[in-house]
Amino acid sequence: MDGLVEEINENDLVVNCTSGKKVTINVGSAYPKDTESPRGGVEDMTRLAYLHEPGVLQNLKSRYALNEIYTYTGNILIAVNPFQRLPHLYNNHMMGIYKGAEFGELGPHPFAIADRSYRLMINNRISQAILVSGESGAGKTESTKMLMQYLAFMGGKAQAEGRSVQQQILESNPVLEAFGNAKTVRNNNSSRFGKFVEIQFDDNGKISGAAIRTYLLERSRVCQISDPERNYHCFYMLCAAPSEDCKKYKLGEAKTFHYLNQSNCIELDGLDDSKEYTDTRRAMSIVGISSDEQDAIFRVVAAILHLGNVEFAEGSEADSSMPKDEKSQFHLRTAAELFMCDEKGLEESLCKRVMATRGESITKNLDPRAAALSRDALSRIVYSRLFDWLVNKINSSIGQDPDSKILIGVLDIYGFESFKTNRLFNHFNFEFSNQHIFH
Ligand SMILES: Nc1ncnc2c1ncn2[C@@H]1O[C@H](COP(=O)(O)OP(=O)(O)OP(=O)(O)O)[C@@H](O)[C@H]1O
Repeated sequence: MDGLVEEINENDLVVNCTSGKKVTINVGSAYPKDTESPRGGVEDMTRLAYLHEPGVLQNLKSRYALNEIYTYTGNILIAVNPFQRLPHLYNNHMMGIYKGAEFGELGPHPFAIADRSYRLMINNRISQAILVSGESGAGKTESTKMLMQYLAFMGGKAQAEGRSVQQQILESNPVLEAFGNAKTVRNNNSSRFGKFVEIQFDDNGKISGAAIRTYLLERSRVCQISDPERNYHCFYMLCAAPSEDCKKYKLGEAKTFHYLNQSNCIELDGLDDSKEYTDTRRAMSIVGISSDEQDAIFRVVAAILHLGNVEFAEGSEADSSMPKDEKSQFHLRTAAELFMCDEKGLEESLCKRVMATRGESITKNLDPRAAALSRDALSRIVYSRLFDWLVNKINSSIGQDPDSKILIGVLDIYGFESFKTNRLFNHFNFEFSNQHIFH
């Protein structure tokens, strides 16, 4: 709350707020304001006369009101999510402007951070790391994409040199997003995994290889979602695939699957799942995933959906279980077909547990509840292995440069919301470049 102190009492201040309100506050909760700071805020917050929380927030707010979403604090870039497309900020013309400009000479921008990292790497021959952090929906992924876009612009090879590494890195995004992103309460396209992208350069500063490392995929989402969130995008896009594919995988509408219908949110405004399916397939081809491999990937996705629809009932023996009815039997059979495994073997792996003891193994029946838990555990593990496989495939297709000695790493990591005591900067995302952090 911005205002002018009108009266000072023992422990209280009477403040005339800019909003017109008059309030009495405790002296301890008042902070001084630099009356000479510009109305539209300052580009670099190290220039603020008073660097305290309300001052920082007030500065970011003033800039945001003018559509200035980026602000520096020294060489840290703070981005406030604009929640609207600002294409003029990220086009080729803008990249040209930031190319080689002194850091701080132009307005705060992710391109300036990427340019600085690139120059430090080239001039000092030292690898760089850029950390992008903030809470869910803050804009980390968008910022990471811009950093990549700029590094590709600086280190990209000519089109004539064939399918470029940079094109493959950028194209790998939709593939990773299809399998690792989901709608959450805060973000319709929330990355549910951490990502570290290493871009390797040759001695001429051209991109020569890349590697994507992912970690901590949220496995629980595969089997459990709460309203109004969604499961991973790939499940919905597959259910909205052209009819010949749906027939091949024996799929019906998304809402008929237990792993998807635990939430009422099936469709997303402005998102056409069937178009996403086609786009994802195209992106998969670009990153070198053959059509047979694509078919195998979606077979596994479909198998997980079928697996989720297998319900269990009491079996004939005590504390045992079996597929509940004809419908469950159908889904089990279809899952086995899609996994290309033996149906009986799959059923036993869900309804029984084998315990290995010294020298012998004991098979124990599972009751219906335990069988459902083992079904979900199988779905989670298969999905996370599928995701790891995809990342490996993308990496081997992009290729690493064994001779590269310099690289820029971009770490897209979810951050502050996990620290309950540190909610100050929750709505912002931070970026900084520091050659010593990770290398
Ligand atoms: N610079 C930007 N310009 C336009 N829109 C943006 C920008 N940054 C973020 N957004 C909007 O906010 C949404 C959420 O951003 P983003 O997916 O990057 O968040 P995130 O921090 O990566 O979240 P999560 O941790 O959940 O993955 C985007 O889908 C986009 O609509």
